Amino acid sequence: MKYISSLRMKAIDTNCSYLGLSPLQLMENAGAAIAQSVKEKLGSGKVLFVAGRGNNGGDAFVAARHLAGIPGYIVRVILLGKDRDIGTEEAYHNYSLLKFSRVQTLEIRDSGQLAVSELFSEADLLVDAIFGTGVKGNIKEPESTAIDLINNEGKAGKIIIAVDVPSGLDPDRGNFEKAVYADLTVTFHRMKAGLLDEQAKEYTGTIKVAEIGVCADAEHYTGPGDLQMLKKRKLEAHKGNAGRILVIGGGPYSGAPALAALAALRAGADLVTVAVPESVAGIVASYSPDLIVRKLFSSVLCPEDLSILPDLINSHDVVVMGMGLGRATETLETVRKLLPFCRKAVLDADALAALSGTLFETLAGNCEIIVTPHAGEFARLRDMETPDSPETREKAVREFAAEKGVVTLLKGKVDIISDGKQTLLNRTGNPGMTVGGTGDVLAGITGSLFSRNPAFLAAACAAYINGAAGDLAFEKAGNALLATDVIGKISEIIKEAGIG
Ligand SMILES: NC(=O)C1=CN([C@@H]2O[C@H](COP(=O)(O)OP(=O)(O)OC[C@H]3O[C@@H](n4cnc5c(N)ncnc54)[C@H](O)[C@@H]3O)[C@@H](O)[C@H]2O)[C@@H](O)CC1
Ligand SMILES: [K+]
Repeated sequence: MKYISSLRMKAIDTNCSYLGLSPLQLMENAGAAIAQSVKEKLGSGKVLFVAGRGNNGGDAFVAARHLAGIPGYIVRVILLGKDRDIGTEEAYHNYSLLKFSRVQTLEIRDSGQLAVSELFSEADLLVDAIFGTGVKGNIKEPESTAIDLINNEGKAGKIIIAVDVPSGLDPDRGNFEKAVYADLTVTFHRMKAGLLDEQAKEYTGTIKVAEIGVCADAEHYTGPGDLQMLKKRKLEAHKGNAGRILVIGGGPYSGAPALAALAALRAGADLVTVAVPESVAGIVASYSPDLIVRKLFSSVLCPEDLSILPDLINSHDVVVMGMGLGRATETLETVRKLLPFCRKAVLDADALAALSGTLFETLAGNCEIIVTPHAGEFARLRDMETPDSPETREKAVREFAAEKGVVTLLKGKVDIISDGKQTLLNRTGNPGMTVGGTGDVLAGITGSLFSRNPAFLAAACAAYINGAAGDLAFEKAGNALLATDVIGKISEIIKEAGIG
């Protein structure tokens, strides 16, 4: 069964908003689904909604409004707090509408007031909307007493319906301190992992998954919500905590590794070292004082460099390799020999030319790899034409990623990112980005995010950030945009998503 984590659900919610489907619309659908379930369980009578101050409560306010319009129902809402304590705009909005909806509301001060309320015993059916996916830590008062009071009514034979998850149950792990015993749990959009837990079954009753109208693309395309899943920088962070990246590139070219390195810095890495052949080390260093440049031996990456690179690799979290290396036989051989020293690697451009199917197999389990090919490089990697049709392309990426055990980011008008199990598409970016260097920028961002995040998430978010930064750059420069313009906009995207 396909289930979803609360973090992913939040990301999808944000992506919906980005696509123009507001949280208020989703809440309306969630509330309508709850009202429908109440109607199926109880033809008429007194319905009590016990609502917390988050969006789980918000769903209950919507459901109460929907039911109150139907003859035969007497609808009451207990809010565990005061209206000013309601934590979200959407929940507050829906609570305000109850004034005009023939719903009796009671705001409670504390658990004492709750315990003497007769609304519980008078109800024929109780809806538990104390908390859903937002529950954290030990359950405080008055929520704890409210759970007990709902459970007392359940024991007395009343019907209990839980909104999204029985309150108290951890939606991801299923563990809990105390929780509501429900007859029916109406969960939204997808099954939550915690509901499937063996212990949780006693609490959920029957589980119904209700559609709330999430746009399919909010789940299948990257969006700002995916960025929210990235690890946030800690306030007490030390130098290096936000990632140490080693870029290995250059030789025939000097700009490509510098672009990757600068992009990695802009994407949040603390330290970026660029290891380049001696012939271009001075040029690369002259591009920016932000770069730490390590000089290799020759005019191209060569076996002699194996005397210094393994130590350097060891002192960094991620290696980003390939940009501007050229394809000299000795260079490709050195790339192959370096890979076993890497724990995490992003392989782009010329490094991809060094790869073969058997190499992936020898690395399996020791080194996590993200490859970032364009269609031509992907064709060479698979020894097969890259398909044109979107569906077949997606399938090819998914199968390649699964078979080789590498996260694959196939660059294109629509990027395809897959780890073989999960696949995401990315449509940020514009035709101006066909200019040279934007692929190097993408590799740098990917390395930076990969230092602190799972490979698939890092690759998907990097594709989004690179394209979105490119779109901002396009506003000013149009088709004349440069890779350096894209780097200049990365921080705006990251800041806007609140992850910088
Ligand atoms: N896409 C989505 O994410 C959607 C979410 N919706 C609803 O929104 C819910 C999540 O809403 P929120 O994120 O606002 O969170 P919740 O409403 O689940 O919980 C947050 C509230 O509970 C309080 N709280 C948390 N832990 C507590 C504890 N241990 N003791 C006492 N109080 C505690 C918080 O202070 C806050 O007031 C979902 O479960 C679902 O019902 C729906 O509106 C539909 C769309
Ligand atoms: K609930």
